[in-house]
Amino acid sequence: MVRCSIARLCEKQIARAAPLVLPRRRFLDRVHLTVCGGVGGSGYPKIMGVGGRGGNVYIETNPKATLLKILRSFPDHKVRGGSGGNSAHHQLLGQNGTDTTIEVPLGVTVMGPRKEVIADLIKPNQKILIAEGGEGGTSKNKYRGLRGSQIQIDLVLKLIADIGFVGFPNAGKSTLLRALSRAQPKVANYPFTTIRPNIGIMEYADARQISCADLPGLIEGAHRNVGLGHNFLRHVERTSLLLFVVDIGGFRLGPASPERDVFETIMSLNKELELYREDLLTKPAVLVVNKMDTEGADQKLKDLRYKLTSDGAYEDLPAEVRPMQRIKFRDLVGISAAKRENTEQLKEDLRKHLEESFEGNEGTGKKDTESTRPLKLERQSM
Ligand SMILES: Nc1nc2c(ncn2[C@@H]2O[C@H](COP(=O)(O)OP(=O)(O)OP(=O)(O)O)[C@@H](O)[C@H]2O)c(=O)[nH]1
Repeated sequence: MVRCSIARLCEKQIARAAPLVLPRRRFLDRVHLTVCGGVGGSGYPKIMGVGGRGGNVYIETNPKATLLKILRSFPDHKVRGGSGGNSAHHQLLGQNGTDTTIEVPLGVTVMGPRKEVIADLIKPNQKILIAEGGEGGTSKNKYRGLRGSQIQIDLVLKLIADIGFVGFPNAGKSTLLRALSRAQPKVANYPFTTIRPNIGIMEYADARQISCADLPGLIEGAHRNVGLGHNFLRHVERTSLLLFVVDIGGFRLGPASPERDVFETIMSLNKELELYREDLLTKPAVLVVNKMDTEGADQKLKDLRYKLTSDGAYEDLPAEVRPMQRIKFRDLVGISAAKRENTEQLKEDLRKHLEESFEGNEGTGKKDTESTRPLKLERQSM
């Protein structure tokens, strides 16, 4: 009997101390929390003593924070401010409760219970009050300390990178990221190798660094949350330049899906972005046509250049891939990411386009510059 109860006690303790188990390899970019301000301390009527205020709860950015660390600190998804101290005959004023701060990484959007945006936290040490502690007990509230405010929130991480790769699975985005930076994403000849965003840093001789995010495979219907859906699309929002990466051979998701040539693939990507958030189409965008080392690629690229400027080709598109508004690409570059052909030039061009887009922002005061320059069709990229 005694051994049995000791064993049970041990089990309980082990269970209490068990580390947080999270699904491995999952990219954590959303955490739900219930946040409560601390309860106010009681007042002491005899001496008109005032209870301490309950602790507030704040959210503050810290570049070293991660959503995983938040889950480790608050495994039950509840965050509370400290309780205010009571007033007593030897203490006229109760002590205020301690404040609690949730440290979040840069790029977190705080969303309220109705999915409304409470704050976009993109700067270091940005701090907001999320739940106020309750008032301490006084004659106004019959010396009973009040509860703090309570709110349900979601912390949603949207990556901040200078350039976001947009493309269907297997287009060669991971291979390109490897070619442009020191990142080592997985590369394989089947769709959805990338299940989490990979970030690579392009380094230049003058020490300039530009970050690129290779985002998981978008597919037709992502705006309806098909495939990885919005999980991918929301990361596009905070990049300054979109890099469309397509396979010169086009795209086909599977035997049951229609085969899209490269022009249809680009228009389909265009449409996916438009259906998710139309204003994404005004971001500066560059088109990279990959796998130019494959047979017949030169002729296909020529056809593509023609189709991109032809109204007829646009009108002939199947309705399901025809966007309402076409993206105006700043540039079209043919490359072979695998053979690293034209990738060094692309790296230089991307820097130029990014800097131009920043200059445009300063001049106009716009949030994101419109991609107003037409596609340069005379350019010979390969
Ligand atoms: N011939 C040729 N093959 C390439 C080139 N670039 C990539 N590939 C191949 O295309 C396949 C897919 O490449 P990935 O880089 O994994 O493509 P991805 O777009 O990251 O794919 P997801 O992870 O599914 O989004 C791999 O077998 C690559 O070796 C290229 O320039 N030429």
